[in-house]
Amino acid sequence: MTADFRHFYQKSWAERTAIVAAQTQLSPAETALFKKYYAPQHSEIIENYLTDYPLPMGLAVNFVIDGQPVVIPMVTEEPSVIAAASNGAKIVKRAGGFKTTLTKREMVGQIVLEQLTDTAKTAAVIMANRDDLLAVADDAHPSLKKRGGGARQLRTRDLGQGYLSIDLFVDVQAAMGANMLNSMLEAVAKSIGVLTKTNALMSILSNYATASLVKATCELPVSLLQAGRYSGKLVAQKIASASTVAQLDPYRAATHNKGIMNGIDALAIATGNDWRALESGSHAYAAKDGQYRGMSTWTTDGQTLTGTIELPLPVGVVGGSIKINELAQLNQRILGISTAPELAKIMAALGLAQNLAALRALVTTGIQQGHMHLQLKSLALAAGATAVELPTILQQLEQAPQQDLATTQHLITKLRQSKEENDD
Ligand SMILES: CC(C)(COP(=O)([O-])OP(=O)([O-])OC[C@H]1O[C@@H](n2cnc3c(N)ncnc32)[C@H](O)[C@@H]1OP(=O)([O-])[O-])[C@@H](O)C(=O)NCCC(=O)NCCSC(=O)C[C@@](C)(O)CC(=O)[O-]
Ligand SMILES: NC(=O)C1=CN([C@@H]2O[C@H](COP(=O)(O)OP(=O)(O)OC[C@H]3O[C@@H](n4cnc5c(N)ncnc54)[C@H](OP(=O)(O)O)[C@@H]3O)[C@@H](O)[C@H]2O)C=CC1
Repeated sequence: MTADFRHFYQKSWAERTAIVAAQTQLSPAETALFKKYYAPQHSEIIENYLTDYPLPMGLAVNFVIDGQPVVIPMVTEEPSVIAAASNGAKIVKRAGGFKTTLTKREMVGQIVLEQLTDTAKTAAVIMANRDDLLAVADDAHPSLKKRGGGARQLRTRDLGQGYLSIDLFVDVQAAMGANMLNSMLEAVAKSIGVLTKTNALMSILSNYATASLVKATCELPVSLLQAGRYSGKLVAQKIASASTVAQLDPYRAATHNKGIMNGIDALAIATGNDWRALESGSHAYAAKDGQYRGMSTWTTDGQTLTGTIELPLPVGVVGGSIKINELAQLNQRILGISTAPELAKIMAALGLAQNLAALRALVTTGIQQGHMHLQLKSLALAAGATAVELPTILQQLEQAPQQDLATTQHLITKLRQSKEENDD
């Protein structure tokens, strides 16, 4: 590629797509994809916009959360995720549903000072001016205070080696609050600079949102877990063992948690939330005691299986791109929510449902039976099956000794040959 991409961002959409097509030698059919998914208003949301990248949106059903029936829109490219969420929720619904709690919803941000010779003295100066600094924070985004939110708390943490973190806690109301908080932090950093005669190394929110914790729990009679030849009691014991392994072993914890984030990310995307922020915060919280562990726990006394999940979920129902995304708005209506705590609670319950379904499958039939059954559709489409061919190919794939791309392509070729022979 030889193109000069300087000032690429200043080109029109037509110029930009033409440059990319020429430089990467795209065919007319490939180039047409830019137009096919083009949404002009999106060129104002990100930089160097080319086109939209569609992802499927579906609905998880069967949820009862704090006594209320809920359906959950999810955006995901992975087969079996929505089926699993609905499956987990259906089991929990029979036991009365999920219960959730959220005690506080504040965002935390940090101002980091460096090269301090007397960290304790600097911290003392800052804390002596705490109220003034909180007022500076509020003045940097006054609309937040008018809405009932605003700066709540300031603390200092000595990070060692001459570094000091000044943590600002802010009630960000209905937003995720990253941009609002960052403006407040930069204003407070200037005042701290004057007070302490230091220059802040940086001022930025922390995604380790420990003041936005949400908890979801469920309690199931073990009889609800019976699966094929496995008694409910045995399944409950095995799920509890799987939970223990995820507490002991980071290799397993990462996969356990990936299953939980299958649901949380899908709902975050469907509601216009920042899923990278939720990912980083949730994984950091999973390592809060120094070892990376499963985000949920399951225990049994032989009669009941109890599941618990606690996560930092600093979501918003306004802010970012939410108000300009029609589908994010629609999905709030489908969820029946209007506040950030409501969304965070549903998200936590979804993560726990997702986890229950995955663990129950893993410790009984294995994941492939249910998951691969649904994954086969993607495999057949990737191998080139048409909508008309799909049902036959799926039926043949179910019986095939190997369920891979080569086998699928072979089946499609055979199907087409036999159709040609019949047509002749
Ligand atoms: C796949 C199922 C649900 C089949 O499970 P099944 O036993 O065949 O389901 P069922 O026929 O008993 O149906 C129960 C409910 O599940 C839902 N359901 C059932 N089938 C469908 C479907 N086709 N489409 C939509 N919803 C479906 C549906 O709500 C249904 O209720 P109904 O509507 O009949 O009253 C089950 O095997 C399962 O839950 N497996 C777990 C799959 C999973 O976790 N997938 C995520 C991808 S794998 C991964 O990324 C994470 C992982 C697994 O590695 C995490 C970890 O290791 O912990
Ligand atoms: N590390 C990270 O996670 C970072 C994330 N980001 C990004 O920041 C964005 C989120 O920042 P955020 O500050 O939430 O979004 P915005 O910058 O969009 O600010 C929130 C907006 O919502 C408006 N608003 C309307 N009603 C309310 C209400 N009831 N409560 C609160 N605000 C209300 C505010 O209005 P008004 O102006 O009147 O107050 C403000 O304009 C995301 O896009 C995220 O990806 C950015 C930097 C870092």
